[in-house]
Amino acid sequence: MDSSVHLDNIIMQFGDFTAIQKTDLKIESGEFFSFLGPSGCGKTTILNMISGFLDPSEGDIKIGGQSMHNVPANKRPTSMIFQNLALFPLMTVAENIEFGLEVRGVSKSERKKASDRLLELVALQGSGDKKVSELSGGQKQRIAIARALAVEPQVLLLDEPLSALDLKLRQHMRTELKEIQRKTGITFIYITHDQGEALTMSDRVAVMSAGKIQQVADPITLYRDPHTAFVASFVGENNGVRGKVIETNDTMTTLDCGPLGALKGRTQGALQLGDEATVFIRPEHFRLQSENGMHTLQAIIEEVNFEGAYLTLNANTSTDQTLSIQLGTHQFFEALKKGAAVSLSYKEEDAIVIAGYDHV
Ligand SMILES: Nc1ncnc2c1ncn2[C@@H]1O[C@H](COP(=O)(O)OP(=O)(O)OP(=O)(O)O)[C@@H](O)[C@H]1O
Repeated sequence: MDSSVHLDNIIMQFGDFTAIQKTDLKIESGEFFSFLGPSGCGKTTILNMISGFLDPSEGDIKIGGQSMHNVPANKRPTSMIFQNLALFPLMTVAENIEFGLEVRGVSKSERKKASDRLLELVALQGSGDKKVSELSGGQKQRIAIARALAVEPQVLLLDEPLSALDLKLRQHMRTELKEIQRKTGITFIYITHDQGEALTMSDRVAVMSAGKIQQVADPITLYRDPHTAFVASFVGENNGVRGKVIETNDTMTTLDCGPLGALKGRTQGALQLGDEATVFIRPEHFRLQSENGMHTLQAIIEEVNFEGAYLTLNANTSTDQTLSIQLGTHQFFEALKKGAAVSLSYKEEDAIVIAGYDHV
């Protein structure tokens, strides 16, 4: 079955305010797709247009190739899981799961079959008679998933469904959600401001800022090859050093970074001599020993944190920029402490140069 979702040149305006700029995006059938971005960037607005709670001001939503224009929310092949789960607290687990089927007039025996099957899917078999109030946070989460799947949607929409859980449970539920998606094979569209969630679960992620999709890619590409300064800063930790382009070709670009010297990295997009740009260096790409072909920055250590498998350092440059550095614990030595001067090196092919100073 085709359960692809096409945002076909949609725009969403609230009065004069454009919440979603023109967007054309196809989410494939059976894909785990996430929209990732800070609060207010338009994630919920997109989900609401797909589910039918909002009509786009322009363009069309197509599900399985069919236009959703004039198709009300309750007639769309979608199901939504909300942040607060919205379970019915006084009903049993089975009654919650079967609710949508009961509304559709499905017989009691068929409903029971469905809820038994779904309870097994979410690893809560035998819990049908429990009250929702007797469940833990993670169990409630799984019941909300079972309830949303009961109506056999082609597309499951998830609005930050893990945000109310504590960190450990959240991490555990990531694996479970991914597993449920794999077993059911339906399209999952997930919105979150938590990059860890988006990167661990998704086949592809759309990174959004101020109503605009900045980049759509698989998690590894987003991390290694961000296309914009926003994506470089928002996805994973990064150090951005500003400068002006003094040398550039298709592969490598050098920036004059003032007192920090000339810093080089891979070229991203079109850059011209004299352009303002930023060289991004990930914390894990810094080394304390310089090897051939490595660039070096001088800095003074401000803070050293031992994190078990690795060390994190904050170090201040002569331009008063704080750099964040991650080193393997084997690189630790006694002199590595607050106030010490260090030479930080990186391989130029590990750094990336992107036009602009935005969001740095
Ligand atoms: N009904 C509305 N009328 C006017 N403006 C709205 C309406 N709904 C959303 N907005 C605005 O559109 C923008 C996007 O909102 P949206 O809720 O989609 O963001 P979000 O990325 O989901 O944020 P959060 O992560 O905080 O939920 C915001 O600036 C918001 O104020």
